[in-house]
Amino acid sequence: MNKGLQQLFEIANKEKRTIIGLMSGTSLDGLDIALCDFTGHGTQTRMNLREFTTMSYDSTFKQEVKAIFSKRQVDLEKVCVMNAYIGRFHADLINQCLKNWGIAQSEVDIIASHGQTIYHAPASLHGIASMPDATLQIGDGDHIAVKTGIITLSDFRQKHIAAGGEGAPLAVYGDYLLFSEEGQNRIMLNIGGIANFTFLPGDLDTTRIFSTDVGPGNTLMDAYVQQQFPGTYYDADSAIALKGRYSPALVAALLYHPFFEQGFPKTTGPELFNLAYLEEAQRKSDTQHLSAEDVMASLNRFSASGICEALSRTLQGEKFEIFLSGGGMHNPLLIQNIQEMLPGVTVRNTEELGVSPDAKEAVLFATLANECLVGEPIDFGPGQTRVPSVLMGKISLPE
Ligand SMILES: Nc1ncnc2c1ncn2[C@@H]1O[C@H](COP(=O)(O)OP(=O)(O)OP(=O)(O)O)[C@@H](O)[C@H]1O
Ligand SMILES: CC(=O)N[C@H]1[C@@H]2OC[C@@H](O2)[C@@H](O)[C@@H]1O[C@H](C)C(=O)O
Repeated sequence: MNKGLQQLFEIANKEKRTIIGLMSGTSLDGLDIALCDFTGHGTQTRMNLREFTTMSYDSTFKQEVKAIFSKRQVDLEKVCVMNAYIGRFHADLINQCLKNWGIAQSEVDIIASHGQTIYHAPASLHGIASMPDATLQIGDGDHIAVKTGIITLSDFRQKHIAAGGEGAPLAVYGDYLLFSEEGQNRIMLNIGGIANFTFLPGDLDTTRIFSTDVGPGNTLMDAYVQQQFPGTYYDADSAIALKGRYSPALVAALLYHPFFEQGFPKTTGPELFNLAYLEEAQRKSDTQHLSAEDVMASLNRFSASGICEALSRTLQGEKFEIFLSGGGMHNPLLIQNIQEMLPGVTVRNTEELGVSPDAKEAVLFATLANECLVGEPIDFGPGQTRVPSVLMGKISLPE
């Protein structure tokens, strides 16, 4: 038997598995690395987050990725080169991180790598009736496996599409296994570049569970800050937005798009929500004269409105609690806007559930890998065609 397969078989049979989960999101801020121990699987999953860090990307790397990121036309040679390069670069970051933690490669059973999304094209975006939903993550797992010597699972999203989903959000699988609680309606709200949430009903009825993107979290705010204040990557602590006032006309124009009318679940990305989208909304609402601070305040209010309208539509008067994660939870004005639009709703973060909110997405991919190795497909019920019953992840062996 292939030695790598034999090793994989042994890992799947272990009582406890040590898995590194990796996430590099749409914000391009860095590689999130979560070292997790797992026992069990499915609803019996027990996860202990041992270590977590974000290995920040330098500006050169960000520029390299931006050259091929969420653009309809790019240099195909660059995409080809970056697929290998990102895999090797991520492997270097993992090796560095393990050294920092004082953990040997041999102590890690599996790496679960999301890769870098460079284009996300659900049918609602590309609009070609004869073509499927599509998404592309690069940073090939073979490079990670060979350079770290650790078996790597990667490219989780294709299987989701193959089985009827849109390739995202995959959060639903991890949120259900790690955070469901009988008797409490929970909203797991992740505010990354794109904001998404999972609804976990307190009656544990799996046919009601779903995850959906709701629109921009930070992506438009980040893009605008980067354009207006070169060298600044995001509106730290809402410092810029707090100096301005939001324009109701601009916020209304930003919210006026068929994406917001679409039913759940749905997905999106910076392919739609970018500076051209903002310019169009400013033109339509005749708000080109606004100061940068007022535009930032408007973008902040827009993100909060998209989130709150989607939540109100889902819950329709049911009582629920929000558990936040993702970088947007560190944006005070955004959270203030959300609380203002959802009076009386308790907003907490996933730290209270034992998972650092910055680590949650990296932990998700580790959880998906654990399921791929030892789990069984979760059946969310016959109506849940967009939450397919599948195990995800492709295997790369180091040798
Ligand atoms: N102190 C802060 N003040 C305001 N915003 C912040 C702060 N800290 C982080 N952020 C925001 O969080 C972003 C990073 O969030 P996160 O790492 O969750 O995104 P991501 O994982 O790349 O996105 P996605 O989940 O869409 O893939 C930053 O780009 C910034 O906009
Ligand atoms: C295609 C893609 O990379 N989508 C990401 C992105 O970042 C947030 C949101 O858009 C979400 O749909 C997804 O990631 C998370 C981890 C998910 O699949 O649940």
